[in-house]
Amino acid sequence: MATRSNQLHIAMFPWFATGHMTPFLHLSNELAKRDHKITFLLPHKAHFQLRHLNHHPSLITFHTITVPHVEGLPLGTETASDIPIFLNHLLAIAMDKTRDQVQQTLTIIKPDFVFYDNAYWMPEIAREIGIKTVCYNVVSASSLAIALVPARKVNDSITEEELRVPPEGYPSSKVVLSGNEAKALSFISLPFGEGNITFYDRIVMAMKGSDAIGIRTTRELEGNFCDYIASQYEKQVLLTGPVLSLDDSAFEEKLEPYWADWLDGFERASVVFCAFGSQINLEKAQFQEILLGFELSGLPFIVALKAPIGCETVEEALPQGFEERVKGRGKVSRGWVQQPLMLKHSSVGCFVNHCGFGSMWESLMSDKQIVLVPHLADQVLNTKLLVGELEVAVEVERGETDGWISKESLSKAIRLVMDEGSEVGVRVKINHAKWKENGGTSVLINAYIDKFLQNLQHFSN
Ligand SMILES: O=c1ccn([C@@H]2O[C@H](COP(=O)(O)OP(=O)(O)O[C@H]3OC[C@@H](O)[C@H](O)[C@H]3O)[C@@H](O)[C@H]2O)c(=O)[nH]1
Repeated sequence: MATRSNQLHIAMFPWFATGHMTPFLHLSNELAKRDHKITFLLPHKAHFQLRHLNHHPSLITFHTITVPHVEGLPLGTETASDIPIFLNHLLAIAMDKTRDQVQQTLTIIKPDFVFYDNAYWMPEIAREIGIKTVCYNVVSASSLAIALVPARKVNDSITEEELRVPPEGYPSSKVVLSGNEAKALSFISLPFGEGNITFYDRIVMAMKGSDAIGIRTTRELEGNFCDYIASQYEKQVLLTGPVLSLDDSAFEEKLEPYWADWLDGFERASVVFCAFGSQINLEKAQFQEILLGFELSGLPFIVALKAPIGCETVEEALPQGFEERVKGRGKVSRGWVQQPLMLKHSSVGCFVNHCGFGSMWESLMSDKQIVLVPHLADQVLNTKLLVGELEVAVEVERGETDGWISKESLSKAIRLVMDEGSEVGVRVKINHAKWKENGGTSVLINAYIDKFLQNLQHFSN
């Protein structure tokens, strides 16, 4: 616990995306739980979306930032959830335009530290004011190590073949991108922010300029990748562990009765839950194929996906007669659900997800069977970690021509982990339980935060 004399004041300024702001807030909760003070800088809309996750409002203050309009973005855009993923580079321009606001705020509040990820200009501001910086990464160490280190040479004509080759010294031969997968990395050479800075240059500058690099991971999961990053940047890499705020006894959130009552009607570990995070925009045909896969599996299910491209609502995207056919055993959510609480319900037996880093950790820390459908490059690498290295999950097979999953392949993957007596199902279950015993205990995870804080205290002196 911090005393008045060693209480730290930390400002947080994450990328304007749910998958980044949420883990920054989870970390804020953990630090506030230990009596440290946080000022959390975020867009107006995000303030309303996240305030229920602020477990320590007396120590965590939200400070809203006005996100300016940038041509090409829909009016009122403030976070990545408001736009399709291909417009994110314009949102980065909007973030860069908030620099003066951020500088003014930091000058007034003068915290001990500022944590950031995408705002590569932060170290410059912080140095002027006399604040220490931590570039805090909420994606896996493996995805940073393969794509965003000085040893990776990037230019605007980088080819898929070049992207497929990991940078010199990269420490794994299993967690790599093969075949078509490397295409997913091509975004690193594209403009992402004001002045046409590339995504690669942005993140490398953000890391190089920091006083320390923080990563939301553990040594047990990614020690070799963390060491590689530390040697690439010649900097200390501080790990926070997964920081999930799942067992904050000070704050007991309950699963909405609508879902809790429905789930209560099923046998233990029989229901399949599916969610793909905050960023993925599926095509209507892809969305429908997923639903048909659940129907084909014959198992009870809850699917919580965003309405696909071109549809205002989930309703209008449903396959004809779908809800009638699955009545009594399948539900399609009309919006965001409480994923962490869904994963705590005893009737849920399997989690089908996109392997975003947040969902990856939440599935690892749960006792559910894991089925993966990755989309973005980091999700492909996270999937390799879980399927190839840890062998705790299965990935849904994709068609060679369209690169997308079919209802048959989804249903097959689900049955593979859910059918009683399935060899694969038993194997991943045992491996998952073993991994949790060694790498996922609450003692270990709390120890990560304590150690992280010790390191920060050391830096602040
Ligand atoms: O309905 C939902 C869906 C999701 N969630 C929560 O939203 C969070 C989603 O975070 P993820 O990291 O899994 O996925 P996102 O797609 O939102 O993240 C983004 O940033 C992190 C990267 O690893 C991902 O690749 C990127 O997509 C999870 O904590 C999950 O519990 C809900 O609470 N309800």
